[in-house]
Amino acid sequence: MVQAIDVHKFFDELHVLKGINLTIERGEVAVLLGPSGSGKSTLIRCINELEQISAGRMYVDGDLMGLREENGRLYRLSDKAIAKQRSRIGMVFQRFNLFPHMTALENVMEAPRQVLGMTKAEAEADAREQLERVGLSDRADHYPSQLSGGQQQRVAIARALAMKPELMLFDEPTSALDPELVGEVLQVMKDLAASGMTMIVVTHEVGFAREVADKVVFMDDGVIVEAGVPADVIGNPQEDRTREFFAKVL
Ligand SMILES: Nc1ncnc2c1ncn2[C@@H]1O[C@H](COP(=O)(O)OP(=O)(O)OP(=O)(O)O)[C@@H](O)[C@H]1O
Repeated sequence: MVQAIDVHKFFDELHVLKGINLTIERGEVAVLLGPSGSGKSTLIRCINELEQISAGRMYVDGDLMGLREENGRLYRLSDKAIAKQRSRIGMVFQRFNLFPHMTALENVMEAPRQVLGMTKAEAEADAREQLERVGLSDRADHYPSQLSGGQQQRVAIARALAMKPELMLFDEPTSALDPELVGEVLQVMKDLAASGMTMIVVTHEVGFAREVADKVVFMDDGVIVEAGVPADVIGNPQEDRTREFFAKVL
């Protein structure tokens, strides 16, 4: 589903991703862990083209992201073609950014109506299904200000699912939540993982990684130090940097 080949990212002089090679299979759940500033968010933002990579190749479901290769040369795709590539990838951010003047239902309906061209009736029926999936059927008519942070994040997940993504990316989805609301969002993510969705999750929730991840990817200073099943990477790290990190957080 995702293949990064020698991906580099610079912000001006700052070399943030330093040759990332990563493969995520369809249906796999990958959790990216690592110290603050190691490049985890930047990597997932590069997967869905929120950031343009500086060198290397990023493929999603076999598509070269953002670029077209012709006669050995690379050309940037049009904004429209990039938007189409991005529409297959759902993204959930730390801050949910729901439209405050729209109900939960309307928030979930908006993109399918605008981008997928669904009729109002189709979009509404589907949005109700997505809200049910995240356990919020009874909050469909509530505005974001009437919902807890955990509920707002679950609406944001429903909103992403309404676009029928093949891949879901989560960038610290529980970091902005009060501790007592973290569990309900992680539960929705666990259910989604169990349904077979391909997911890449940046989080500091090591317990979630242990329980749900097929693959844990430990990053430090712009490189992948170690990747593998949780029992290896978290339970029996081979590299000093990985060992030191988990000794601190566990
Ligand atoms: N748009 C940007 N412009 C300039 N520098 C950036 C930009 N985005 C990220 N960076 C820098 O890139 C580095 C990696 O940041 P990134 O957010 O990817 O790390 P992270 O591992 O996700 O950290 P955290 O856990 O704190 O979110 C940091 O030094 C950050 O300041």
